[in-house]
Order: sequence, then C-alpha cells, then structure tokens
Amino acid sequence: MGTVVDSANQGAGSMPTNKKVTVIFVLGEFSTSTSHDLVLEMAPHSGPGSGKGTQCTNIVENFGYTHLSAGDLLRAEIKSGSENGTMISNMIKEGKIVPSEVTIKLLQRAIQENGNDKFLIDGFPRNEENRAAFELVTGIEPEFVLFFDCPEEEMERRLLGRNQGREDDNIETIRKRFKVYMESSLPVIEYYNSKGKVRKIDAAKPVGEVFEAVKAVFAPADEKVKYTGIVCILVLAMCLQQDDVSL
Ligand SMILES: Nc1ncnc2c1ncn2[C@@H]1O[C@H](COP(=O)(O)OP(=O)(O)O)[C@@H](O)[C@H]1O
Ligand SMILES: Nc1ccn([C@@H]2O[C@H](COP(=O)(O)OP(=O)(O)O)[C@@H](O)[C@H]2O)c(=O)n1
Ligand SMILES: [Mg+2]
Repeated sequence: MGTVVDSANQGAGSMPTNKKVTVIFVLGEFSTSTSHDLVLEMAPHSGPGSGKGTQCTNIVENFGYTHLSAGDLLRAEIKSGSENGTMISNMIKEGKIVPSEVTIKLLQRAIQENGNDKFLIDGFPRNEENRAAFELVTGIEPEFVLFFDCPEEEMERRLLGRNQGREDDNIETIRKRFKVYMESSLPVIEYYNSKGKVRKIDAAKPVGEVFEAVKAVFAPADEKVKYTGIVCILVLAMCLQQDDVSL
C-alpha cells in the first residue's frame, strides 16, 4: 500500500491529491553474477519477452487490476511529441533505461488519472535508481513482485515473433536489452527477494498454464479479503444477537 501525492496539484492554494493504492511490480529480469540462491537458480534465464504484458492482460480481466506498462507509457510519450520524445526513443533503440524521473512522472500521472486503486506496474523498476526513486517520490512499497522466469532462447524467439512493429525487437537491440537486464536489475530482484516479496512464475509454458500459476499467487490474497469480510459479518451478527438477549 502507498499514497501517491500529485505534485502538479501542490501549488499555492491547491490541496495535494492523496490516493492510497496497492501496487504489484511485474518483472522478469536477473543476472548470473551472484551467489544469491534465488538468482543462481534463475541463472540460465533472462527477461524481456517473458510474457509480462500477456499475463498482465489476464490479471486485469480476472482480478480487477489496472495494467500500467512503463514501456507502453514511454512509447506513448514519444508519440505525443513530448520534448523528451527523442531522448526516450534513442534510449529504447539502444535498450537503455530511461532516467527515472521521466518514467516515474508518467507512472504517477497514470495512477492519479485512473479511478482504480489496484495497479500492476509492468517493466518497472528496471534498475536500482528506478526502485529507490519511485519509493522516495511516491512512498509506495509493492505488495509483491511477480517475476516471470523464462529461458533466454525462448524469450528471444518470442520477441522476434512479436510483430508489434517495435524498433527494439531486432536481434541487435534484444542482445543489448538482455545485457542491460543482467547488469542493472539484479540488485532490484535481490532487494525484493531479501524482503520475501518475489513470487516466481515458470513462464516457459503455454500462456494458459502460466496463468494457472499466476492465479495461484493472486487467489489467496482475494480469498483472504473475502474470509476477513465473512468473519467480520459473523462477529457483528453475534454481537447483535447478544444485545437482543440482554434486552
Ligand atoms: N507463454 C507464452 N508462450 C508463447 N508465447 C508467448 C507466451 N507469453 C507471451 N507470448 C508471446 O511472446 C511475445 C512477448 O510477450 P509479451 O507479453 O509482450 O512479453 P513481455 O511484456 O515480457 O516482453 C508476444 O508475441 C506474446 O504473444
Ligand atoms: N522502467 C523502464 C521500462 C522500460 N524502459 C525502456 O523501454 C524499453 C521497452 O520496455 P518494455 O517493458 O516495453 O519491454 P518488454 O520487456 O515488454 O519487451 C526498455 O528496453 C527500456 O529501453 C525504461 O527505460 N525504463
Ligand atoms: Mg511488455
């Protein structure tokens, strides 16, 4: 849970808009250069093309979250003709991570403008700067991190067959993106793993099977809310009954 403060609304005379939100980060990247158990276990695998976007669509339909893809927001920013457009476009073509302040501003605005209070943030945080700056600016800690684990050859095959006209889905940029993930994302995964927040999913299977594993992660949280509600109603009913008896 966390509260987003809309910095655009903090000018003289206007009240900041505070919004309590639940956030789940959706990632799929890691490195080989560590002795950490979790990361060693994932060592032969890597990140883009692991099916983050595909599974986020399923989660939205089944669990009522809003999907915010950092990559989609950055691509929309390029299309909008923003002053940052050329810089973002060049970074994406090179597979590099766009400065956090740009991406966080886009995420914050998307959260503020949306009526929902449950968000899947896909492809973010992609490095330690992303992670630390988001926490500092928004005060939001994710409920957990959904981590899609897929062999690198499979991801490469998927990206090359994605056919969305993306300028970074070519073999040269894909290799650069894999390298950037290996170098930049490990501390983020380690950080959340040390907090017990990583939920790892085997993403090499067909879409439907991957979603079965995703459901198992989300369903218990839903059940807990339902169960707590039922217990509250029962306790209330018992209290009311006791009041009736004593009258
Ligand atoms: N489990 C899967 N099996 C086979 N292809 C998949 C699977 N999940 C996604 N894809 C396909 O792989 C490509 C990349 O998926 P996408 O969801 O865009 O990944 P990401 O957001 O992690 O880069 C898309 O063309 C998608 O249709
Ligand atoms: N937090 C982020 C997310 C994406 N990006 C940029 O956007 C590109 C595409 O990200 P994406 O999440 O859409 O890519 P996929 O993992 O879905 O293939 C990345 O390679 C980065 O160049 C970024 O700079 N910072
Ligand atoms: Mg994606």
